[in-house]
Amino acid sequence: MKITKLTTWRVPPRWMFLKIETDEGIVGWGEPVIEGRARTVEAAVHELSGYLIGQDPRNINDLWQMMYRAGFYRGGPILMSAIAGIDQALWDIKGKALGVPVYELLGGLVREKMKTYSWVGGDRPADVIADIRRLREAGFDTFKLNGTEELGLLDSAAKVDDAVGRIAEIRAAFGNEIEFGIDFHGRVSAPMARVLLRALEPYRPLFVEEPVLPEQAEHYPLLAAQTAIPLAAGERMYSRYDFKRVFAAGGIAIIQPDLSHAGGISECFRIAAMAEAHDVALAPHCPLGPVALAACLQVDFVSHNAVLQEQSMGIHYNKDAELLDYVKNRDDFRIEDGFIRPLPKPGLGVEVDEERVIAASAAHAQDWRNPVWRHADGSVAEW
Ligand SMILES: O=C(O)[C@H](O)[C@@H](O)[C@@H](O)[C@H](O)CO
Ligand SMILES: [Mg+2]
Repeated sequence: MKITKLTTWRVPPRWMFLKIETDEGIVGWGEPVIEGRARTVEAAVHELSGYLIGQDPRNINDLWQMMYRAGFYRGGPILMSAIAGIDQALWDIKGKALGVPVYELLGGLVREKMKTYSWVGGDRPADVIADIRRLREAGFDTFKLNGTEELGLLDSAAKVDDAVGRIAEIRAAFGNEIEFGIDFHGRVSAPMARVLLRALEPYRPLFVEEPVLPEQAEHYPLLAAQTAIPLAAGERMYSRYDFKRVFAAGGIAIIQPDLSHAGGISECFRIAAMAEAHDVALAPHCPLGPVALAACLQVDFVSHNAVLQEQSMGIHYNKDAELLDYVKNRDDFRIEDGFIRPLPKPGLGVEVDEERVIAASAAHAQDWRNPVWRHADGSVAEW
């Protein structure tokens, strides 16, 4: 079998789909994208296609190593997202060629169903109580919300009280009937993380995510030493080589690699095993589309330490398109009581509605960009 063509489509809300065709008619789909830099990743995918055309798509390990090591400059969000989407499509092809889901190729199921969680509250956390109430009726009991809005390197007691008050309100309304993660989203400096973690301790959040920016990772063990709240990170880490330093330093209890940013199924499967060796839980990041989610689930169902799966149904980014809008086998993604079952179909288990993708891409005018926030003094704030 030989790879004959790579085609990409940027689509609303902020995703990109990759279709890899072969000379035997089997097609694989991937979702290579960095939110806000889709065109850059698209260029990287097509630069890499020169290594792939004419190659056997079933030689995933060799193609992965070639894509990674053929470039003298390697790693980082753009190249590893391009490799991720291509890797997903290669696994899709291999599974379809053999007539089995990818999880079978990775050794089979370790669980019958996978726990998922839902976002509440949006960019500027608001209306979280109403959102939680609504989603509880849909069967969810685990949620995630942003912890703060703009926050200065050093900020006021009022800002801290605002952040903590919102969490206190959740616990007051729902007690321990629900769980929730708090995403600091890189908005919180190391000094303010120390203040916030101490103030949040009594409310026992399930985890605090990106307690500081990934470039401040040396603070993870220091922050972990002062709190019992499990710390989570990983959406802005892109390979085993990024994660190995975090495992060695300690402090992170939950890793959140993104299957569309961290080298795909091949790399995240290896990262998951590294995490298990360090007694670290796996909770793949996935605020993206259905192909990315399907790739996450293939790794979740073969990883003993997988505990939670992010999915983007109703997420505040999904304007103009929802998680399953480009999917034909929507029922396979049904979430019952917050759990999702293994995707039964061969390959990644997602049947992409190609006509819908092409039409949406043709009409897709506006590239998504994250907002640029500023502090009251006019300086740039972390979003
Ligand atoms: O945890 C999450 O889902 C993420 O922090 C998410 O909010 C961001 O990754 C966003 O997609 C960046 O554009
Ligand atoms: Mg996050």
